[in-house]
Amino acid sequence: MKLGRLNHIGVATPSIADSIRYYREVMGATEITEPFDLPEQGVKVCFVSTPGETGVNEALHSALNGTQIELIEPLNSESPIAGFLAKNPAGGQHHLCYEVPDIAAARAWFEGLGKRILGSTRIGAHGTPIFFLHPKDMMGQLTEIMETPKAGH
Ligand SMILES: CC[C@@H](C(=O)O)C(=O)SCCNC(=O)CCNC(=O)[C@H](O)C(C)(C)COP(=O)(O)OP(=O)(O)OC[C@H]1O[C@@H](n2cnc3c(N)ncnc32)[C@H](O)[C@@H]1OP(=O)(O)O
Ligand SMILES: [Co+2]
Repeated sequence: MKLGRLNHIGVATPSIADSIRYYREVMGATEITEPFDLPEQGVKVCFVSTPGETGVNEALHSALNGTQIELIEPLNSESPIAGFLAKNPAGGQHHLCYEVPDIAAARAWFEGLGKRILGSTRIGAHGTPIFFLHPKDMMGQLTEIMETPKAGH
């Protein structure tokens, strides 16, 4: 498998409204989507864009361009992030999401390596298939794999 673009960093928060205020007022974010519920994933979600027009390091900028912060708030006590917030009540970095061109091939690759896949492949917040890998098999990082959105989406 070839590593794809870092699509987003998932950040768990007890209050998406407070986090939006933080990204606007402290971090100077200007592009933040409206939050919406994803009941199948047990979370409310919105995206903070990180436009990277620094001009400092073109290679790095190009690799990171458009990576977003995904703010996630639990919808209920059954949410997959409820346990994380119980341990980290202020919230914090929750997962990394990498793009791949072919989700089925990526899943087969990780299964072949004996990595634990958490549940089924399902449709994520970007409308493309995603799956999660157990943090204990991924150097301590909960890892989301997402199929790259097709052009025009
Ligand atoms: C917005 C939609 C979608 C998208 O399109 O982008 C999303 O991103 S949804 C995001 C939320 N969904 C998920 O996270 C689904 C996958 N997650 C899970 O299945 C569970 O959260 C989990 C990873 C299995 C953890 O379950 P939990 O019950 O909270 O904890 P455990 O106690 O079983 O954890 C075992 C072990 O792992 C450590 N852990 C837990 N979460 C993380 C984390 N985010 N990063 C790193 N490590 C984590 C936890 O501390 C335990 O370790 P020990 O205490 O050493 O046993
Ligand atoms: Co995510």
